[in-house]
Amino acid sequence: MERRNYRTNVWVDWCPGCGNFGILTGIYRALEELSLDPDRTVIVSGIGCSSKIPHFVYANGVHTLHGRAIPFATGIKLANPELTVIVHGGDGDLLGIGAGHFVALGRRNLDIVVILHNNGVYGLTKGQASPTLPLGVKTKSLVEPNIQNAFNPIMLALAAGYTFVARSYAFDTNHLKNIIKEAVLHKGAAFIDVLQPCVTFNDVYTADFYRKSVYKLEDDKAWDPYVRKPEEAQEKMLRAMEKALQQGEKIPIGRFYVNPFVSTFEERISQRLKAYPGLNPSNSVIEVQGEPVVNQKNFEKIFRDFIIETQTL
Ligand SMILES: Cc1ncc(C[n+]2csc(CCOP(=O)(O)OP(=O)(O)O)c2C)c(N)n1
Ligand code: SF4
Ligand SMILES: [Mg+2]
Repeated sequence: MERRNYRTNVWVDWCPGCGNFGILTGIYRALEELSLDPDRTVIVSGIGCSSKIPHFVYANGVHTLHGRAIPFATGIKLANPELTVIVHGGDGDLLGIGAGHFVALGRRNLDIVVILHNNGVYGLTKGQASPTLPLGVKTKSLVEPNIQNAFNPIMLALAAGYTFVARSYAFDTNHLKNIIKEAVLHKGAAFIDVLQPCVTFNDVYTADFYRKSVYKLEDDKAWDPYVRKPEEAQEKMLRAMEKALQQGEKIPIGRFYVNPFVSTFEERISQRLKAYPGLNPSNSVIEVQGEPVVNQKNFEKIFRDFIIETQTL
């Protein structure tokens, strides 16, 4: 298989030592080993330090609006289901302003990968507390300890309906690369919570802290996150939630829950619109000589199942 190169010569302007470098390495290695076609791979991000990542990967990239990467990615995937779509965002971006979209993607189970750069702070805007920073924790740019509770991204992803839910650590690029590869191959909404040290603003959850606290779920031979028949989905979900509640001194990384039995959004749409995905919008003519056209034939084929005979009163 042809080995592809996703690396660029662009100056990567994160602070020296930032965990985002580990995540970038993980994504390079995963895409290279999967040998995905860069022309058919799309990296979508919101706004934040983490969201600069589309500029650094040699593939299609869209650097969108704060909190809105998932709606952009949803549109891209629905318009052309043949693309591999990967969303990157910070904890503020995906779980603060973008939390509603994060939940909606889980409910749809659209075949997209979401990679959370979880650093506990709003890095780009100088270190305010993010939704993953626990109550009472005082990082160096907070005047007082954090006044709000954190929420657990793994618990939220499980409750929302993501069918591949995992966590990794930015500086264990081998582990991260393997999880990203599996998430890309999974059919359905995949979520990876990546613990990411921010050397400039988070002096509590540092690389040193994670080196001591992180352990791998896969080291426990009895741990099996895969739903192997639909009847065991609930039991596996409960076990995943129990593991997700482990925080503080011992933080599990690895796969929490993988359920291949839930229909994807693309499959659900195909059931209603028989012509989809073959006649998806990306395969339709939209302009001729610079003029927009409504391709009546395609339009009718796509929507014929929705046409309702109306009666004139
Ligand atoms: C609508 C809107 N509100 C607020 C901002 C300001 N803003 C830019 S990035 C950001 C948060 C970044 O934090 P996070 O998403 O955790 O990313 P990080 O920088 O930590 O990677 C905020 C609040 C904005 N750009 N747009
Ligand atoms: S502010 Fe933090 S998250 Fe942003 S580039 Fe610097 S170390 Fe990384
Ligand atoms: Mg952040």
